[in-house]
Amino acid sequence: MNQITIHNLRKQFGNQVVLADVNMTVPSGKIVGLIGPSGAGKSTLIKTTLGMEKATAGEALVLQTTMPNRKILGRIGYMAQSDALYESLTARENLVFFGKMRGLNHQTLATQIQQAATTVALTADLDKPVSDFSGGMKRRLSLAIALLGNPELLILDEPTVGIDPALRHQIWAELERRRDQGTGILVTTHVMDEAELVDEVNLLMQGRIIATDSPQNLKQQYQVDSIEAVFLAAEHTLED
Ligand SMILES: Nc1ncnc2c1ncn2[C@@H]1O[C@H](COP(=O)(O)OP(=O)(O)OP(=O)(O)O)[C@@H](O)[C@H]1O
Repeated sequence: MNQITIHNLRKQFGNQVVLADVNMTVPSGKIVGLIGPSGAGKSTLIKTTLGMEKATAGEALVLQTTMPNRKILGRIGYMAQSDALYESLTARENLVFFGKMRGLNHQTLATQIQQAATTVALTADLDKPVSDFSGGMKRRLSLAIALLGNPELLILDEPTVGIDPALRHQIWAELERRRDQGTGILVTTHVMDEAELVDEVNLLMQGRIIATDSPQNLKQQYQVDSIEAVFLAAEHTLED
């Protein structure tokens, strides 16, 4: 079953066509990577899919429901590119606030806050105000918030920016665990070795998804040995 289905999605800002005609799916039980050069429209694609930006044409279905739909937003874990946190509250207070918005009861929330904090290595910092956090700590807290309630769909925009390799490894292990339990995961990344870890890569360039396949098949198709090289080869092909 597809957790996200995008049909012929187009998005213009004035005369600037950011998404020309995008078709993409995110099945349940798969980690789908969205990669593309800076400014390619990755964040715009996510925001338009969620209904935070109005599509110029086309449609997006999230959990089999045409977007925008406010109720659906409560059922997904979304981590935006810029952190939307309450700076004057502690990390724990932020987690409680967003967890309650997702309808979690007191007991479930307490357990899940511990679990999410462990995943992102913030247990010792839970009672510090977010205003004292580094950029990387804020990213980790935003990810912990997205994980609350075990949502059936995770949409993560650059989740591991500013996070060191050991912790990145731990976070990917958690994403894989959730994938194996059936969660659909859409993740954008600039980190090319992370793109090797996804089940399916979508290459977004010049407003279109120009390739969709497993990292292994893409490498074979472009006859290169890394996703970074696929990316460069695809860019080169488009320039020709
Ligand atoms: N609200 C907006 N109004 C006007 N233009 C916008 C708006 N949001 C995005 N854009 C433009 O759309 C293009 C795509 O931006 P977007 O942030 O989606 O790219 P991205 O692929 O996520 O980039 P990055 O990897 O650098 O985060 C850019 O040229 C940007 O200036």
